[in-house]
Amino acid sequence: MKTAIATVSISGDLREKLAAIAAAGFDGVEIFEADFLAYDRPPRQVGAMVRDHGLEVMLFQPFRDFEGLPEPQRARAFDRAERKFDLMQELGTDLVLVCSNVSPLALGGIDRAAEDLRALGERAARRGLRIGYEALAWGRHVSDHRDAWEIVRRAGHPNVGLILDSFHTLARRLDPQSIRAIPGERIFFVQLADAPMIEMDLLYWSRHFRTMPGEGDLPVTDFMRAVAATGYAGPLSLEIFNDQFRGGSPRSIALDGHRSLLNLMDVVRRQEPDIRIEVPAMPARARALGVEFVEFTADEDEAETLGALLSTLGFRKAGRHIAKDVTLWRQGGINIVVNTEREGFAHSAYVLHGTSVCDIGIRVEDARATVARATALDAQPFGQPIGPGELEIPAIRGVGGGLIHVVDDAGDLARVWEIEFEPLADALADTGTETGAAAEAGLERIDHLAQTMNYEEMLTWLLFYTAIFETRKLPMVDVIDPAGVVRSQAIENAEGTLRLTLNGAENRRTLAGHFIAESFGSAVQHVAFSCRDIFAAAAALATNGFDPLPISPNYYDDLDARFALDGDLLQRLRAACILYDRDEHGEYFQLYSRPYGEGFFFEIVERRGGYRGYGAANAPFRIAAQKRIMRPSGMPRA
Ligand SMILES: O=C(O)c1ccc(O)c(O)c1
Ligand SMILES: [Mg+2]
Repeated sequence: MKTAIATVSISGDLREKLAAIAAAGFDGVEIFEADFLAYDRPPRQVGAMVRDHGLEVMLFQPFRDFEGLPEPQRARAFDRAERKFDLMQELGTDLVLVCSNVSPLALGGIDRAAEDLRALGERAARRGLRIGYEALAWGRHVSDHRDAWEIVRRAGHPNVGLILDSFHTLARRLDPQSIRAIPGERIFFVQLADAPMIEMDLLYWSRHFRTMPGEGDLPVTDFMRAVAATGYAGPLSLEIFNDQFRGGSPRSIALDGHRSLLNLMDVVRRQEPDIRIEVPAMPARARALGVEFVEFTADEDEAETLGALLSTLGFRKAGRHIAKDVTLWRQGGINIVVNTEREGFAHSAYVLHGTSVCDIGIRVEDARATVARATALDAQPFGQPIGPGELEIPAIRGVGGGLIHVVDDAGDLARVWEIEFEPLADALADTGTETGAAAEAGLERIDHLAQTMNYEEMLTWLLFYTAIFETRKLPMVDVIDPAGVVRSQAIENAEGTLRLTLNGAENRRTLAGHFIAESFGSAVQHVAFSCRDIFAAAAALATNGFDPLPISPNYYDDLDARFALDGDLLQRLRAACILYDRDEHGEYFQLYSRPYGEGFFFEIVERRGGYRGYGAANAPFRIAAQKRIMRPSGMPRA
């Protein structure tokens, strides 16, 4: 199946758009008329430029307000069409998109529209051109693909076919199953777009908020399954009107688009095994079993400071790498790696971002299959020279340039810690408090990783994770920072063994914005550990000298008002600086470290009774508390 994208979906001038589209691996483009008009080369040269990029002009669009007009507008519309036919021939494309009439002059009447399209088809046929008719969701008389199909059917001309656009169908909540009754060869072109579920005017929604399939909330998969069932074998094309994308990076938006199409086709192929769909083969989305490790890069001094913090959290130094300056810290099922090498990837990350998380390890069912899927979806595989005795652990680059390693239970990968690390002699002694070393705090595993990025990049990250790993996204929530809003989107798998929160910062005065600005785009801003008894953990941490993030007393007074907690519980929360939340499933407890460096921090959580969220209601108070602490060290005032 060929892939295409409308030029309107990408920012830049026509040349920049085409370069980005070609680099992302598309087969063709829809030339959006406004992009052509704004460009200063004649149509023949534009056509040549497209082909020089290895692309095909698959469609020219839109041709507006054509069908159902009274005279003299009707005759003028046909004249207009002939001019566009000239243009199409110069560009080198045979298909034009005619979208349903929105003019108040349009008369309506299905046979009148069919007759106009038949006549246009006749003129197009004389030049070897074809007409594709699309129902705009806000069309004057035709706003439903079923009516558009009936018009095309009645037009009864081989050069007149239907164009389907997932947005117009799904935004109006039309049942995509109705597409299954249309003969595939009568569908000339298929446009795909998703959108977030927002109640608003259809036209405004369509022109400003479309997203790549999978980035929004519309059932694009159901739409595409129905299209596939018709036997349609033409191009799949993205037509994404989005304000943010118009101002975004052409390369990265084009890449997202290509990834979203490949992923969509793969999903459809799996859900419709009896329909032949031409899709590049790739393994299924990876099942994540947990976060296997988090790796920090640091210099020796900062490794010391970080180690001290980890000690107060109850971690013990459990191993040293056989060949590298890399230390393993452990508690429960949590592995924290601290890398102070002077070369290699971790060191480059240190030079760029300072002390930060440079690598995360995810345990999956099949590590090699995970990397194969990721690379089939245009992700970059990563490798660096392997030393004697070291394992080759499959890895890819994350969106921000950080690494994601994947391990599984097969072969040596299952024993990576034993193979690559020597246990530390004093590790056992370390566990006894009487030696002065840290007390275990009962931290069990990584509950979630929070990654921070510019708001404009959030959808890229979202698509990356959801396309590679078997995960779903939760509704986006707004987190109020005293200096602005941070949008937070959680992604998780059904088992809760992989939970990520993506936080999109709109300005650098928010805690999240400050963090990415000062760490030059480093991504993981906090690591949350789970435990079974947060009060026991807090007590152990206190004996270790852990300094929790102090929370305003006003917060606790309000908690009492909101939840009517029993007095003893409230007192214990207040004494230990633990935040509290509740949903219909259960309760959530959160304890925070003080911010470290430019705003990195650790969190300890306890989920009771299946609480599903991430404590978003508490985030503003946590952020305010962190900012009070950071201010003296240069955090700008809100
Ligand atoms: O917003 C529009 O006018 C418009 C034009 C052409 C399309 O294919 C479409 O889906 C929308
Ligand atoms: Mg369209």
